[in-house]
Amino acid sequence: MPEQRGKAPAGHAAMLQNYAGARCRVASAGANTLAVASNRTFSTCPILGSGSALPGRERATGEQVLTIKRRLMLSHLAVILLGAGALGAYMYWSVSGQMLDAVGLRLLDNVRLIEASLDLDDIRALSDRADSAAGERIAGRLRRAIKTNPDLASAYVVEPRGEAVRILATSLPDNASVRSDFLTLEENELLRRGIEHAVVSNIRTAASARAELSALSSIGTAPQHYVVGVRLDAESLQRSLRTLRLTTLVALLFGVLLALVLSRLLADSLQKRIRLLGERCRALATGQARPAGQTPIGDEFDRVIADFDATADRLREASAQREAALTALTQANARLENQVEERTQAIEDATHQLKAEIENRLQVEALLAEAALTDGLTGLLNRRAMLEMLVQAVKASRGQGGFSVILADIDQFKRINDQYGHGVGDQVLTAAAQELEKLQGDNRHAARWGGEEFFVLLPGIGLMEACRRAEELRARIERMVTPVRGLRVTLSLGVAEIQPGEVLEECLKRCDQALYRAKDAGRNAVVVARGNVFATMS
Ligand SMILES: Nc1nc2c(ncn2[C@@H]2O[C@H](COP(=O)(O)OP(=O)(O)OP(=O)(O)O)[C@@H](O)[C@H]2O)c(=O)[nH]1
Repeated sequence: MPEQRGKAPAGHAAMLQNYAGARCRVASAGANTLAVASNRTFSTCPILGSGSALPGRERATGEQVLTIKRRLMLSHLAVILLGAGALGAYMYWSVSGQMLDAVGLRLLDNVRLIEASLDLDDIRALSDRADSAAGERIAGRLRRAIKTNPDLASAYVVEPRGEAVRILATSLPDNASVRSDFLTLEENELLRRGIEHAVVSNIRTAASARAELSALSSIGTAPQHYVVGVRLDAESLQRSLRTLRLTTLVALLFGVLLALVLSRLLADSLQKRIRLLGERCRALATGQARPAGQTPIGDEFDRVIADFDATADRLREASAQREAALTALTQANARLENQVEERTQAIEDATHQLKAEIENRLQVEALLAEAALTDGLTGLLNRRAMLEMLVQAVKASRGQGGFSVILADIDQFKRINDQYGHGVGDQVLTAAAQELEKLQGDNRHAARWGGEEFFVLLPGIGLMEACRRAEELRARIERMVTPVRGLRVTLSLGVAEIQPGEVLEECLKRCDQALYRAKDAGRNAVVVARGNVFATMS
């Protein structure tokens, strides 16, 4: 989420963190808020409630959990208090008004009943003649009325006279002690206005002022009329109001408590389902299996959880497919690497083998080339090789001096073959070649010319030195130890030096003639050709 982005744990966390296809993540947009956001990384679900920390996101704390619950309950409490307060106030004022109205009506009924029970003649007698017996009867009736109705505090009969009011009788035990201020200000005010029908003092003012409530009714007709009044016990009225308030308050408190319990249940249910969604977010983010659900209620939250589960299942499925594809790809890569390695090794082996074969072939070719220029029996150059060397020597002699040649032939070699066999003849040839090499110091300028004939090229060597070497060779062969006791081998040699401007064939021809002359001279001899002049050296 916006990230942080965590290294993906194995399994789904990794899958979600690395999952390129699932462009969905669960994110926290703030405290107590769940959100599903779009992004490549699926790193965090800020979940209400306890749980392990998620990568890249601070998880919701216990305080946040309480906060959402407390907020919910506080908001509910505020609504409940406002609603219940308004309802209670309405109920209180409505019921108390009705109660006060009923009290007023009852007071009016009482005053009317008392008025009906009084004898107007007794009242006149009392008023006009101060008839004490009439006064006692009136007072007695008033007291009985008070006695039968305990809510009534007192009753009285008065005679309004303009601004003044004469008190004729009361329900009090001792009428004589009635003082002039017996009447209340409100009663005096009502009397001043004139009492035509039964009236009651302002009941609400009396209730709020905790004053006595009075009801007055006219007796007789003007100009001489009287008024009977009753007073309701203020304490009784207050008691009724207190009872009403208490009842209202208890009902309110009960309602608030009930509402709080319901709010708590609602908050718990909501919190539980938010936690459930949070657990699903964590499970999805950490690659765990989906937690077990709970019995759905069927509200919007259930649909959100169901949608989330469906989305999470699709993500898990996509992730599993992707992991399977990755595994297959990894295995294919591994197989491919193995194949490449095997092919590379095979190519390297083939290359080594090819190199070895090339080297072997080069060696064979070198051997073949050498064999093509070498005599197989003696190891000396063969005639062809010597002829190529002679051509080069001739070219070289044109610029830098000449060369001399020796042609040597074993004497009576046929007889050796015939007498000792070709095997001995071959051994004699090999031994003579070795002597030739010893003389030369190498085998690069000595060749087997053919049969029992040998040829020696002496580059830069003059005729005299060539004669000396020919003589030395002849002496070596003469002294040579042969493979057969008593067998003596001798050599006849012709020596020539190439002349300036002379062609090779002419030089070789002169050397060959010198050899024939050595044979003719009795063999075991050296004949040198000085130009076309031949001389025997030994
Ligand atoms: N053992 C053996 N004999 C060879 C070889 N090449 C040639 N010969 C023999 O050498 C002999 C040469 O004989 P000739 O040409 O008559 O000459 P020669 O017997 O040496 O007589 P002169 O040259 O006159 O002294 C022949 O009998 C050939 O068969 C070889 O490689 N090995």
